[in-house]
Amino acid sequence: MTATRIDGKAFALTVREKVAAHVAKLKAEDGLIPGLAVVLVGEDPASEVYVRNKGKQTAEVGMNSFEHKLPAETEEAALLDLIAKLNADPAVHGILVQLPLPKHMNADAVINAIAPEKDADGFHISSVGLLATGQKAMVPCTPLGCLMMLREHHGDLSGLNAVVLGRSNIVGKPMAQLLLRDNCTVTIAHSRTRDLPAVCAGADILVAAVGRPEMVKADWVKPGATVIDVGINRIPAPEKGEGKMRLVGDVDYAAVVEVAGAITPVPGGVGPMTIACLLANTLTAACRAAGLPEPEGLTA
Ligand SMILES: NC(=O)C1=CN([C@@H]2O[C@H](COP(=O)(O)OP(=O)(O)OC[C@H]3O[C@@H](n4cnc5c(N)ncnc54)[C@H](OP(=O)(O)O)[C@@H]3O)[C@@H](O)[C@H]2O)C=CC1
Ligand SMILES: Nc1nc(=O)c2c([nH]1)NC[C@@H]1CN(c3ccc(C(=O)N[C@@H](CCC(=O)O)C(=O)O)cc3)C=[N+]21
Repeated sequence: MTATRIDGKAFALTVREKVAAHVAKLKAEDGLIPGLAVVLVGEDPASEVYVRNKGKQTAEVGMNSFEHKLPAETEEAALLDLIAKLNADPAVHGILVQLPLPKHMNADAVINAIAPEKDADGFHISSVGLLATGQKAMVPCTPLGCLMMLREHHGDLSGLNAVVLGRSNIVGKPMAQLLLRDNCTVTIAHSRTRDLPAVCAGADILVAAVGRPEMVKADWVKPGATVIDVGINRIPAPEKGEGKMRLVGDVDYAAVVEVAGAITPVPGGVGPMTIACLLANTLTAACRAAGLPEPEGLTA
């Protein structure tokens, strides 16, 4: 049986429509326009694509978008100065500093310099602590998007075995926290995990966030399982012409689609949901800052 394809692109559109409707209401009733500042240091071509997409979609939902591009050799102190200005700017409700940062910077120090109430990415130490202790938190966008798709597809997740492949601070760990909060039995696997295929094969829900093109094979997947592919990998695509690249996930889609019950594609899966959730987080931050009711159905 072929798996159901979970259409993240279509789902993200519905999330952005909800955000846009709430933004329109804020504008009309409270004269408030949520604003998102995105900071990009250096010239990573992939990051530039995301930053462009974010800017475009931010404008489309009626929010203000502020883009700051700094050269790769920028001193950390100058970046911290910019963050301090954005923290103090009442027109900015959400701040995202694109990762990874150049090696000469301390990413933890930079992220923790963002005012927690403007932490649209949910990476600040205080957001992480709130999430881990089950308190209301700004939830990281990629895991939040994955959770929304899982809830939509499954309904109640209670008691399901979830395996998160990858333990990064931006995807794996917060994903595991969210699944735990939804009463899954959670395993976090990583590069030192023994017999990865067998661990994955026990999963009712498998979230792959490793950054290894098409690593998850069909025999790693329990028949009928739900597979969420977070990976964004660019690989050579000679069939498209010399020097051309194509985007693949961390899951061998063509093979796994024959085994899984449901699967997200790459592109068109988790990626668009990530951006939609970033906009949702910015809207939530703007509502909180103004002491107004938060949008419903857009937080975890
Ligand atoms: N769609 C989206 O919106 C987003 C997509 N991504 C994509 O998701 C992927 C993961 O991103 P991110 O979490 O930042 O990546 P990191 O590189 O920070 O983390 C990768 C994780 O995978 C583990 N890992 C790496 N190789 C193996 C292996 N051979 N076997 C088992 N585990 C392995 C690492 O283990 P260890 O800790 O032991 O080293 C680590 O925990 C990337 O492709 C990235 O581009 C990321 C963010 C958003
Ligand atoms: N502070 C920070 N926050 C992030 O959320 C963050 C980050 N840094 N650094 C990089 C990763 C990666 N990431 C993606 C977002 C959207 C798509 C996306 O929209 N992907 C489209 C395709 C885009 C394309 O064609 O390149 C899709 O999957 O359909 C992908 C990847 C956010 N990240």
